Amino acid sequence: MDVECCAVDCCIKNQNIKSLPEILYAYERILLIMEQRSSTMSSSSSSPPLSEEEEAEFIKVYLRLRPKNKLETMKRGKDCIELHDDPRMITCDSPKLGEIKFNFNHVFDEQTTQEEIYRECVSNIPTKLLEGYNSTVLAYGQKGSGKTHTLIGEGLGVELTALVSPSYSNDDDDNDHHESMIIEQDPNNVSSRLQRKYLDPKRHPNKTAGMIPRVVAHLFDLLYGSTSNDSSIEFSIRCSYVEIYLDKMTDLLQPNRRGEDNSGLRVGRTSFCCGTTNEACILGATELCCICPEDVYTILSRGQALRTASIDSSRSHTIFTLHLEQIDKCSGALSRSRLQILDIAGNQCRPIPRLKDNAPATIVEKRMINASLASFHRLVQLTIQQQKHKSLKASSSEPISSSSMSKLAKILQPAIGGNTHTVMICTGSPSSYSIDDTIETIRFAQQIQKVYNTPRVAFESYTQESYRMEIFLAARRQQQMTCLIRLLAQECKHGKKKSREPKNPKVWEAVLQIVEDDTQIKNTDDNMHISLFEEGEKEKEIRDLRTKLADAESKLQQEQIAREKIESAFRDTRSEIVSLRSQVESFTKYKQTIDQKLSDAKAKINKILTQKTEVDYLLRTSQFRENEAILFLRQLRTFYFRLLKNKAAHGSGGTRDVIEEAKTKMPGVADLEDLLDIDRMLIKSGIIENSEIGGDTPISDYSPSENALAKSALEARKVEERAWINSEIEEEPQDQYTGSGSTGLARGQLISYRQKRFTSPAGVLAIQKEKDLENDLLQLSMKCVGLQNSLNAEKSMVQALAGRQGAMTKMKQIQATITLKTELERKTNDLLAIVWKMNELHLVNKTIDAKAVIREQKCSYLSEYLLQLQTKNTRLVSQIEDDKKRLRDDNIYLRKQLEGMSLSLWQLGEHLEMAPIWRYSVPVSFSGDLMGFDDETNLDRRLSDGNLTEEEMNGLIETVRCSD
Ligand SMILES: Nc1ncnc2c1ncn2[C@@H]1O[C@H](COP(=O)(O)OP(=O)(O)OP(=O)(O)O)[C@@H](O)[C@H]1O
Repeated sequence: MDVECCAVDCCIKNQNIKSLPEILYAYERILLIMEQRSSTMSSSSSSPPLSEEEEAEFIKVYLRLRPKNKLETMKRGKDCIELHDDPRMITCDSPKLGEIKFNFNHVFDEQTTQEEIYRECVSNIPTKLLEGYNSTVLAYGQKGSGKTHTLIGEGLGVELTALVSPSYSNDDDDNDHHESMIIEQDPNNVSSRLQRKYLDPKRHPNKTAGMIPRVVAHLFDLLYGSTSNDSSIEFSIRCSYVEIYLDKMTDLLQPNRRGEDNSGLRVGRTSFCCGTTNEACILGATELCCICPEDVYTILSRGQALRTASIDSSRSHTIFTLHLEQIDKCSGALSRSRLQILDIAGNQCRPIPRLKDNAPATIVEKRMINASLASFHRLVQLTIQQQKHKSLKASSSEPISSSSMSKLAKILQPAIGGNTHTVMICTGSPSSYSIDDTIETIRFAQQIQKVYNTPRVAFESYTQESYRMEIFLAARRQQQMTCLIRLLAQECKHGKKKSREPKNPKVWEAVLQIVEDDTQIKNTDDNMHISLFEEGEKEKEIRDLRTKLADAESKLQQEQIAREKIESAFRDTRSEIVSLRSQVESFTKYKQTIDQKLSDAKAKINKILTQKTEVDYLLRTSQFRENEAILFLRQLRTFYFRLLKNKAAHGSGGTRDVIEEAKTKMPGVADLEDLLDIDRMLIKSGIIENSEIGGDTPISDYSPSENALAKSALEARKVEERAWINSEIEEEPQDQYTGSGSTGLARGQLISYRQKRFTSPAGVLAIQKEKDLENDLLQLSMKCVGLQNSLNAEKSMVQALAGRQGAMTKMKQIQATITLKTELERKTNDLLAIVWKMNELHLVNKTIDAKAVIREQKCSYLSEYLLQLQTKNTRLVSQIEDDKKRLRDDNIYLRKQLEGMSLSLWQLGEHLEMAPIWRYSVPVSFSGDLMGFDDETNLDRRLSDGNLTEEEMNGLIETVRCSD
């Protein structure tokens, strides 16, 4: 800082500068070199070098162990990773390498939840994004170790949507509808309203949701929270989702362009922005605007559905990018930040199961994945080397060339040793079955831990005034710095010449290096030449600078106009989306109401139809009865006239006489006067015609009484009056009951006409009811037709709207199908494994059977042999017994003989059984001299002759005893 103060003091005059970035670069170099030197001198090599404005930080690396999968459980793999009390340490027990200890920022065991992982590793990222820092999250590990599970989680779609409970949930449909209406009218209200929704603690997050849905939900929480407090901030979020497959990039949000060789995507550089160097980014990717977390989930599920994956492994890298743009409406300051989340396909060390149709492709895929991972590893190595060189002030660190890099490595450049806040979550299995892969992952994690980044506020631009001010300040600073450098360089040269020791060696060394660099720049590129000592160039440089400033201003203006246009278009689109959503909701509700009304009307129609059927039935019954009554009346009339005829034929008087007679003979009978009027009555009621009367009344004196005529006329008048009052019946023929000719109506018409004229209360009621019912029916039919028409119109409208959502439903279905397919494939694999195991067991069984047979054969052979041995043994035993017996007998015999021979000859007489002859035949053989005998032949002869003397005998006995 002394250097800077000195620079401020001796500033202004010398303005020999080329451009703003150059002077800033030089300034940074001085500071960095000084700091590096001081840090190496204080031998703190374990921590990254720090500058005053920014803090360097090592890449954060976490390890997550997943539960053992089916295969590992089946293979009985034991746990090879031991966790310690210190959550940063683990010990790996590898069969090949023995026990090794490793360090991480944190290690998570198999039971750790997504929530805990998020809290520890990712939860600070939304705040960083709001502050303007770029961030990167990497998931790295062997295939099937849980990268996708960690980043996205299980069950995209429904569950994810439940994460923060969107504004379109069922429980408060009405409120949401109102809200979306309000959004259009008062945007400021939206923030607080949505904030209330997203921050509501009662809404439980989906437990299996991964890091991306969580970070998105959290970011929206913060955005709606902060924008509601500070209404001058406006924000916009754009998301893209890209896949790298066979080192080619594919836009997962443009399914139509999948598989095209030239999909228009490439890795490029961001346009120039204040505060940061140009960074690698993906150009040409579709970026969709998102106004709520659900929009992002839709993008994720759409992308996941299109991602290239095999049965057991996703065979591509995916890059989910979220761009956040915040603008302060008051100051016009614009801040841009970016979050990249990469799911890096696992190392393909293990053989990939070969499928008939894709066998050749898998080998290429495997090679490409491994090559891109190798390139990524190389990038990390080079960055570590470079950073080591920097800290050791070695000037010959090789710049990293991106030409030979894979696309993955190029995209990751800003995250590895760049200006991004980077987090890497390594995934692995604790099982001994996968320990080699896990150790490989861990080793790489140990490497990447050595890389440090220098996060900076990524993009920031200003209003025209602030931009001008910034440029002015930068120019002043540039002048100061140039002046400083120049002075210092002169001092240095002077000091060197005079062999004087510099005052502050660090400053001098740094300055010398800058001078050296500047000289190099001068040699290589004339345009880049910065003349430190040419005063005459000053004016020209200032002019150039001013022209550049003017250019920059005009460009800025153009860009601002373009930006305003885009923003207004964006606002329009946003409000259009909101209004479309509200329309869809209101249409859905309207349709529901119409459906309800229609079903009510249908129920009413059904009821009326039932009533009509009943009335029809009653009508038919009454018609039938009426017909019966007519028949009966006609018969009665015939009978009555026959009776009159008979009476007349018997000369018993006219009709009146008959009636009188009946009165006298049958007391209590009703007044029969009216019978005389029967024809008139029948004509009046339309049962007979005038023409029919003539034939039936041959009696001349038959004529109705005056009384009956008067009564009948009165009755007719009453009927007429009633009919007139009801005024429901049309004009009838004049001569209906006057008998002046035929009515001219058909029989059926007659009956209906009679019904209309029917004077009984039931008839009138029935007619009235029928009329009412018909009216009701007509009205309801009209209503039905109207409703049906409006329903058709609504249906067509809803179909048009549903068309838009159709694609989404399809995507969901595809997603579900893919999930099911994956499940099926996994199950098939399990089944195959079981079948293999069974085959193995079958083989083992067979071998055991064969061995058992051989063993049985051996057993039978041995038992036979044993039997033989036993027989032999028995034989031998019996033989031994026999021999023993024989020997015993021999022994007894010999003893007896011996005893016999040991007796004195004189005792032989007492023991008769011991005859002298027997005594001589003892087979005695001995060597040596016989006591008292010359030779053996002589002895034998004399013994057989019995010529031995007593002496000789005793000598012989003595000899035998001795030999015994
Ligand atoms: N922590 C965990 N808890 C429970 N299940 C897990 C966990 N991690 C992974 N899984 C399960 O393991 C299986 C494989 O996980 P996932 O697909 O996320 O692996 P991956 O590393 O993305 O694989 P690939 O690189 O081959 O795509 C999935 O069925 C997932 O549900």
